[in-house]
Amino acid sequence: MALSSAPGKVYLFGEHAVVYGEPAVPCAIEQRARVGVERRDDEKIRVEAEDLSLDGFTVEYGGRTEDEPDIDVSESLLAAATGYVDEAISQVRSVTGEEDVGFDVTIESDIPLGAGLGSSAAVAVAAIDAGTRELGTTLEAEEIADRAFRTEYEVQDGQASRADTFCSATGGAVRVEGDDCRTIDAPDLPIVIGFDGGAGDTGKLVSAVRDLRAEYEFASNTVDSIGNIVRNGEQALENGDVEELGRLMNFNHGLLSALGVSSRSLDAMVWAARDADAYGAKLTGSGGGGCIVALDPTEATETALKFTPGCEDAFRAELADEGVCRLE
Ligand SMILES: Nc1ncnc2c1ncn2[C@@H]1O[C@H](COP(=O)(O)OP(=O)(O)O)[C@@H](O)[C@H]1O
Ligand SMILES: C[C@@](O)(CCOP(=O)(O)O)CC(=O)O
Ligand SMILES: [Mg+2]
Repeated sequence: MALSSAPGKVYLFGEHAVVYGEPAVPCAIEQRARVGVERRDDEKIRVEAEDLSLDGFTVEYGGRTEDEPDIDVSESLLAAATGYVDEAISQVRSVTGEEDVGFDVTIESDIPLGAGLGSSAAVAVAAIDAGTRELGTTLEAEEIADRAFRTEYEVQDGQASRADTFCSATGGAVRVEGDDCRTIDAPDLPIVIGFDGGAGDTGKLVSAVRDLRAEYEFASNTVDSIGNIVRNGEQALENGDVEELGRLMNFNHGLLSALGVSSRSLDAMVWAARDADAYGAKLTGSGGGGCIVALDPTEATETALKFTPGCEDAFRAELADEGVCRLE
């Protein structure tokens, strides 16, 4: 068996706009997904995913007979649950040329699903690394990132950036603009995360922004303005100016909110952080529900979030210097 882990991420700046070629700066965090992959004697795929919100499930499917997964949930829920793993396995088959190989896949994760912390990218990156290594092929981080990007691109109907998957594969803080992906220096940031216990549907939220942008010039201008915030943010990162980073994050949240991807609980957590004198706070990832990211070196934001109705969990996150890790 091969076992790999990969980190989740928060966006300091630039989600959604990055899908349209603007730059974005995500940072990997020490919340990880671990994926074990073992070759089978037949062509089937068996997935054991204890942390999936369906209360943990095991499902076996595939092979020449194209069996339907044997599980009692709706097709759409199942597709959402298994889409990223299925596509990651397709990538493993295609990169190794072993199109008929079957696998037992085991997934364990500290990253809440659909909450903006990049669980899909972490699962895809770790699955591709473990799957290819199980077949005797070791890929460079950039190639894993590329294959994991293709995974997200397929599952999200052709609407995905390289940001999450590159960040998860390489670790650290990264800058992504179109196909240009690079690691950048970042100071040790005092990251606090608030989680409302919910989730958003990445594909649907990305589509909603795409439609808004196509309909209204000012929505398209909003996306361009997010790009400008990111460029200012990069300068603030270079200068280690955490106060300026916070101000720009606040601005970025306002624009994401204008694009319709915030929610009542995300806004409540953002305001709790601001009232607690955080340097700044914004939603992270596709939005709709899930997590906010705030910068605060004191305990105040974490404490305030814990008392905020709508916030289910608040915790400090460390930057993850390492991306994909080979555990076995
Ligand atoms: N622990 C896990 N086990 C199995 N699949 C997972 C796990 N975590 C995430 N996934 C996959 O990723 C999807 C969530 O990805 P997405 O909607 O992009 O949200 P995010 O990336 O913000 O967490 C899940 O529906 C599932 O397909
Ligand atoms: C909205 C988007 O910019 C980020 C999505 O992040 P997450 O899957 O919600 O963690 C989409 C993308 O970049 O592919
Ligand atoms: Mg995702």
